[in-house]
Amino acid sequence: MAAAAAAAAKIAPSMLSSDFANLASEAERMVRLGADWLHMDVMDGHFVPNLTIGAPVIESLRKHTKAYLDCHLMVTNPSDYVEAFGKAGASGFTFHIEVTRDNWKELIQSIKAKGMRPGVSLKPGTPVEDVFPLVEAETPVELVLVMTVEPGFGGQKFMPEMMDKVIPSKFFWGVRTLRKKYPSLDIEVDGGLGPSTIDVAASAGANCIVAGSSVFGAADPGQVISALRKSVEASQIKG
Ligand SMILES: O=C(CO)[C@H](O)[C@H](O)COP(=O)(O)O
Ligand SMILES: [Fe+2]
Repeated sequence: MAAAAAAAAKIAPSMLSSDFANLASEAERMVRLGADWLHMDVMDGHFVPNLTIGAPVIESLRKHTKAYLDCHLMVTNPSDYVEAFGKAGASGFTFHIEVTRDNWKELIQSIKAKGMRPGVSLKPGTPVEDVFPLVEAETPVELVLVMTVEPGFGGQKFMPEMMDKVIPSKFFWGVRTLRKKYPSLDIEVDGGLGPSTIDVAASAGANCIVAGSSVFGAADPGQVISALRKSVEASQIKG
């Protein structure tokens, strides 16, 4: 049997670290410097203790860019956002499993019906096996986002233990197990990624890399984007 194709590297600068007052030009700059996706952090001040952007901002940005808008919804009621995000021009719609235990099937279907790519995200304390049914569903998620910090803020420290989810006194399967189980799935890591942490995530099998402060805070953001991509591609060659 032929081996499944590796999931392509996608480098997604988190616009949370950009200058929100100049979002369109920041987006254009990231795409010009080699970004594949733009990661949009949507926080409702309830699921996480921070408030960021909503569909009106996605709609405004969409008028200025054709880029893939990878929306990460850190909100308590993601179903309430599907229609507006679809209309606004979001490309990916990633919700959290912690708040969708009872309605993920309908949610995935509604995301697809609005022309977006469904994804599911997990907080650090959530076992990775909780999302296996969503990846194996008749209408599956197409991306799993493993948080490598507690959601809510940029600029936090990467948690390498999320590769195997070894948390004091608990062991859950992490990124490495997901990759072994699903060779061509888009596996995204988010939080604290940059040149000094990427090799750990890439060698565990992550192919979609969100990076906010390491990209926007760099003297040469293009070089950081390219270093992240090289690490993912090198890990895939090594296997
Ligand atoms: O979802 C997020 C926070 O909840 C952000 O996407 C994430 O933190 C990216 O920022 P940084 O690379 O600075 O950690
Ligand atoms: Fe995010």
